[in-house]
Amino acid sequence: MARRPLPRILSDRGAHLARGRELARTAADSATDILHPLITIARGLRRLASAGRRRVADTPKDRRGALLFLVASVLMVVLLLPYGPLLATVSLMAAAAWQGRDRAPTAPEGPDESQTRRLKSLYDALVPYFSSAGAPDPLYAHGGSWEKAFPAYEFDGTGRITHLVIAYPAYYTDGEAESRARIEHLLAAKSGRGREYRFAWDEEGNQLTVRVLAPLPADIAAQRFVTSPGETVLGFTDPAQVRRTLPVVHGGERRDVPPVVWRTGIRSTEPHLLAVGQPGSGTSTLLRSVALQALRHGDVVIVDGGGTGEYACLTGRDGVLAVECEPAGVVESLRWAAHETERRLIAANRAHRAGDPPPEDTKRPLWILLDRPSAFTHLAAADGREDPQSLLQVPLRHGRPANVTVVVADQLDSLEALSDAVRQHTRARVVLGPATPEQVTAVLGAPPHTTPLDDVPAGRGYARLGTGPVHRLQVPATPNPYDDTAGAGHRQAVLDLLPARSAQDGARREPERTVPEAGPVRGAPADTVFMDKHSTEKEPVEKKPADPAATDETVAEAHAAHSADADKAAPEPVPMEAAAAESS
Ligand SMILES: Nc1ncnc2c1ncn2[C@@H]1O[C@H](COP(=O)(O)OP(=O)(O)OP(=O)(O)O)[C@@H](O)[C@H]1O
Repeated sequence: MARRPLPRILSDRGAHLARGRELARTAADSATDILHPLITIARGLRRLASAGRRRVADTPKDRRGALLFLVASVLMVVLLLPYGPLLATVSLMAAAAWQGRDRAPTAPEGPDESQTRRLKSLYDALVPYFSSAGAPDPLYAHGGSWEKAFPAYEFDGTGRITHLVIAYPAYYTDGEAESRARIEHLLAAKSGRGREYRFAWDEEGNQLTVRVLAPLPADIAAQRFVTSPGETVLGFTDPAQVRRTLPVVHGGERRDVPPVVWRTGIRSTEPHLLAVGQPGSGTSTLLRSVALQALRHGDVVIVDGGGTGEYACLTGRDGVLAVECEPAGVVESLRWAAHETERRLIAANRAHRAGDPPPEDTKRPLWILLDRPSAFTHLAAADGREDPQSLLQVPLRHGRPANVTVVVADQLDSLEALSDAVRQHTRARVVLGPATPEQVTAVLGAPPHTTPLDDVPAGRGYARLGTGPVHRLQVPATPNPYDDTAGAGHRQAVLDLLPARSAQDGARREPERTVPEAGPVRGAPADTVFMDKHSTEKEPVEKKPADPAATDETVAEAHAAHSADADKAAPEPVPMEAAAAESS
């Protein structure tokens, strides 16, 4: 069917608007030109009047009468003189025009001496990279001029470059990562260290734009962010990178800041997250921040491989199903999480087949947060026990339609200990703390477009959601409230966000051990441990090792409806071996 053209009024609307705006601007410019003398005289009259008022105010009260008499006499004489009023008016206008002239010193055209020196030195530094022996009219040549090479530039108050556009020859290999990195490294070094630069390569126009980035606010405390269910604020980024802003309280004031928001749940294309960093880079803090946000609408199971009590504040709180720090408990909780994922899938699938909406007990988000699971992998390998990570296969692979989200945080040098399932299904990625561009690229699958800082504050790094852009990231300050070294204000903010203590106050909350209402899960051991919050029928059971193959088989049928989606969301495994090799 031929497509009908849009009505002219709709299709031409943009052009009309643009033309209208252009006309209005031209009319305003012409009016300003015509009225310029009048504006100057009016400004001068105002200045003369205020000078007169000041003079009267400065005159002592007892002499004001004499001054008034003098002015009145002068006026009288002027009125009596032939052509006096006319001459007086002309003189007044001339005086006003003189007083009203624009006295602001005109900004000097072009850069000053020190700025010129900086631009020249940058140009000279770029010559070896951008010059070519055979070029007839080279843009870059020894002794050449920088004016054509740098079409736009800006400096800050201290004379350092804040914005620079660099034209480069078309033959430069700007499509190659190493070629870009060489130039970026050089520009960052020559333009002043200690600042972060953003580089935008315009391959079509052969122009590189360098911009100095303002530091990200590192002291925004944890708080109740204005987000919808299913949205988690990972941290804050640059305004140029995201369209949305989030109102936050920062330093006692309300501000709008651009956030990095991660969407989870049934429609998410990045349903699970992996955060990595050097020790002390802030990955546990990120996990705590995610946990506090997750607890607003869901339940969390926490696996703490750090063993430093980073999540002790969450123990026994409403919605916190378990905080596990010893291997047996970890295996038990993860096995439960795998079966809970299956139970939800089967229940939802039955409802789909019956034409009913998904049952209520499959909708509440379940979060599995693992801090340094590699620690348990090493322990299990040493003791010849099963790797707890193998139990993550089901939640990772089938968690999305079951509202189950997995977040894994680990150290850069333990990447090789992460299972294939973790690498393959965590499409939301975060790198925190000091990391080489190669490490960042290996984890995120794309290089950062900004230079790394020499001194990286805790909680600073990069985030990438799926195949989206790489964002600079600052995680909100969410310290362990029991850590005396953290700021009191930030600790209190975390305490304020903690859910109420649940009924079994203080004690480790033992999961309810029940078989699901839907009956034994096919393929799963009949006497498996379940922690089904929503089931009422309790039946103590024995622990049995999970059989990942069996569990995968179990969900195969229930998952048939979702598998196409899951496979669509399942990414190519991001090659992290390079990062692991780099750090080991
Ligand atoms: N976003 C942040 N803002 C302010 N301080 C932070 C932030 N993230 C972390 N910190 C501080 O940095 C220190 C280390 O943080 P954290 O324990 O989260 O790091 P980690 O990567 O988990 O390290 P480790 O693996 O050694 O435990 C803590 O004192 C913490 O309060």
